[in-house]
Amino acid sequence: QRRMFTNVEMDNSTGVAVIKMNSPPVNSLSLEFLTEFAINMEKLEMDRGCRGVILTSSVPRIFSAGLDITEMYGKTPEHCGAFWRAVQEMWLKLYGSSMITIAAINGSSPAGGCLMAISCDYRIMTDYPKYSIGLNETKLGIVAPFWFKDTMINCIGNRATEHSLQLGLQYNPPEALKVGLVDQLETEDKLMTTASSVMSQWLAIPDHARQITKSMMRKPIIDQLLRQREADVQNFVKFITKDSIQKSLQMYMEMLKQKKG
Ligand SMILES: CCCCC/C=C\CCCC/C=C/C(=O)SCCNC(=O)CCNC(=O)[C@H](O)C(C)(C)COP(=O)(O)OP(=O)(O)OC[C@H]1O[C@@H](n2cnc3c(N)ncnc32)[C@H](O)[C@@H]1OP(=O)(O)O
Repeated sequence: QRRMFTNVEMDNSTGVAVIKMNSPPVNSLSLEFLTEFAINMEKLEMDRGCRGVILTSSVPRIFSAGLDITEMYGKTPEHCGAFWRAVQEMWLKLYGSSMITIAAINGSSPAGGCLMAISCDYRIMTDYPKYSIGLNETKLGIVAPFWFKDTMINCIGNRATEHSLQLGLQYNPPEALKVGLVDQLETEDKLMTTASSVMSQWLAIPDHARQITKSMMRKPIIDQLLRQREADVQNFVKFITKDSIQKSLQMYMEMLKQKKG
């Protein structure tokens, strides 16, 4: 039987779906997870009754740990290529969605987890000091590709992105609010109610006007990736299969395990 990585609950009375990521222990974004996520987004996009999506997690303390490192370590170039296409597809579906997308960030959200959050239209994060969010790729010895970087620039601006990406910064909730990476902080118990209430404000705007505006803001980056999608895959495969990068990933995974022990 196929494993489910996300639960989708559609409320037909409001036209809002809640996608809960549910892949313990850390909602890491595996090839299968990403494929299922993109299919779910496609289905909701096709559903004329669905106008908004709230993205959150069922896993305690974690929104998403980002891309599943085991999908990039010790794998064949073919596997790495298929994995990267799935990462692209997740981003294209989320960043390019015509629906209103709100991230209810109820836990830590490094790297690819942060990308998911900043691909939404609005972010509300639980105000808990141990949670963090950011694109920390350089800390793993890898590089956030241009469309991660441009999504971040559209969210927090050029200078803050440059600072953040070079240092691989992870922000706690008040810092994330200050830099503009999240729009609002909330207590754990009120997070979903607040997300629904923000959604109501966005739902009050006529869809066609909001959708055209959103597309105007995001289309240039999306088109840039679409124009060079296969080159981006080959670039990733070439980079990630380098011995030096594989070594960095191995050391990072060992560090994660040691931290645990
Ligand atoms: C020149 C142009 C280049 C073009 C393109 C080239 C490059 C590619 C760019 C790729 C972009 C990459 C994006 C990413 O998303 S990479 C992933 C980054 N993620 C992280 O750094 C997060 C790592 N994890 C953590 O920091 C923590 O696990 C935590 C999420 C804060 C949760 O902490 P805690 O609750 O204490 O849990 P544990 O650390 O004990 O973890 C539990 C088990 O889960 C495993 N784990 C954690 N994260 C990942 C992951 N991302 N992938 C796979 N597995 C993960 C961890 O090892 C533990 O496993 P164990 O139980 O077997 O020990």
